[in-house]
Amino acid sequence: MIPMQLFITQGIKDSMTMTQALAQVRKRPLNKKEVSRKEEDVITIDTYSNSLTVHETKLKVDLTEYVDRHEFVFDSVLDDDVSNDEVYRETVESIVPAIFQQTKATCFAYGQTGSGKTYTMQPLPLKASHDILSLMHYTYRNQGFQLFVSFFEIYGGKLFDLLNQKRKLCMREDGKQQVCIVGLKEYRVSDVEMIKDLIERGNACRSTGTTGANEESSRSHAILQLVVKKLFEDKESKPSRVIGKLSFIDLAGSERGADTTDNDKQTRIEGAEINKSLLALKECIRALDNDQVHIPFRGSKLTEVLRDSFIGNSRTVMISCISPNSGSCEHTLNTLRYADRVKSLSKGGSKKDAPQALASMRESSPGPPPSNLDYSNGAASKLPRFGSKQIAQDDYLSSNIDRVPSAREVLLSSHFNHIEEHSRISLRGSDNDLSEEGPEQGKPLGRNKGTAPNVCSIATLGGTRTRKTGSQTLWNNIPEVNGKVPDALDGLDALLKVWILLLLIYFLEFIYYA
Ligand SMILES: Nc1ncnc2c1ncn2[C@@H]1O[C@H](COP(=O)(O)OP(=O)(O)OP(=O)(O)O)[C@@H](O)[C@H]1O
Repeated sequence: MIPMQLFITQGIKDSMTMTQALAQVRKRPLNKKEVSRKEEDVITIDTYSNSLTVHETKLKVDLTEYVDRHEFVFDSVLDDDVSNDEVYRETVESIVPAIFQQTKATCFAYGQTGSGKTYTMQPLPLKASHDILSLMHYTYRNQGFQLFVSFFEIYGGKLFDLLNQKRKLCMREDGKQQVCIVGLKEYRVSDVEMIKDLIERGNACRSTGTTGANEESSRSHAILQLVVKKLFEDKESKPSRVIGKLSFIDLAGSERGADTTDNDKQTRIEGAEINKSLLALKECIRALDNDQVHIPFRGSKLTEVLRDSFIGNSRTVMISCISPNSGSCEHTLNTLRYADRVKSLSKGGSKKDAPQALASMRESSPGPPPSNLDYSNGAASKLPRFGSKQIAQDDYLSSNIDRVPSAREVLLSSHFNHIEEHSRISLRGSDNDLSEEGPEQGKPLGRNKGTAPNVCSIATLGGTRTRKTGSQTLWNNIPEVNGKVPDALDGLDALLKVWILLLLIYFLEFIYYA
């Protein structure tokens, strides 16, 4: 057994050096239905290199079959024989100690309906709370830390408390633009059994339904939060303060319109609402990836709740769940491209200048830095955050949330939009679901990150490379922008220099002849 102290030190060390956002992928085994339909497993995994390959069967114009291979590399890739214990070790275990260091950590599962999100997510909070309680008991003994549990769902754009008879909740922002869920019941817990009971109670209340792809499909986004608070000695005058938070989000499954034809009206309405919120989440990820000044967190209840996970002192683990069968190939590719986008958020350096990077920061956790992290030697900058764009500044940001963009920003975005629109007209495909294919909204072209149709993506630790393309030439023809608007003032500047030079020559001639 690893001594607890060693585990903690290792955990904190890891949290200082690890990437800010982890993108992990889990493949589930073929299920009975797929086996009976004789569907093939089209995903191969190389766990040593954390890479996976999707073997997509396609038809040529002469109707002969060929296999298109799509390769991806992620922070970790979990094969179909990996147990839930291993999933915990690979994903959440290392971020648990960070929540005692004023960090907001989030683990969310994303993927097609029936791909194993609930199967993956359900055991994680219990294992994490076991570790949190151990830390409180051994390392942070007598320091006034307490653990609280809350569990709610977002269904049809509304919030419901799963631990309080599904009472409707409302969400508000406080003066510091922190999201507060009014009326959410929090339970103080001191042992794992209590937490287990609460989780079971909450799961039993979740909105589920039957879809074409999953008999017991989650029709809501379920959010379970473990909050560590610190009690002040003088309890009378001050309430307990939130130290850190670990949220587990089991997202409802993404589905295409084509998958929902055999569903009833209610299921289709639910599906539309789910897709809307997942699209809003995607828009936020895109905006963060593009260093955009405005991050559209208000696009849905889900993104409003998730705001904490994308800003300030936060850690995020995204577990992408994928189905291995050939029929889910298109879905699987969409999920992997989505995951790749999340991964690139934490890996790439800021592409814009400092003020722009500062402007894209939103907020940071309140309160002084934790005592055992040395911020003076740059530790703060090494602290993992979601998105490399965040440069620990506290107060600057609160005023920047959802603000009106400046004239220059409008100019910048209209310039990008123009190019984007141009490319969209050129490349527009027929599919209007949540597909990642084609040029992406808000994404300046020429940055070699988007995947045009027929482009095979290779996600690498340094970013995404694209190879083999039919339509990629279109992208290459569009002038590279790289976040810089051709500035009219640059031209004026040059003209002025010429005039000064002419004046100087004229002046020298005048002196010479005089
Ligand atoms: N890794 C796995 N090993 C074995 N069985 C799995 C695995 N992942 C998923 N399953 C099984 O697949 C089925 C669907 O899984 P699950 O309900 O977790 O999917 P989901 O992604 O949450 O779907 P939805 O979005 O519709 O709620 C379940 O019966 C589950 O037991």
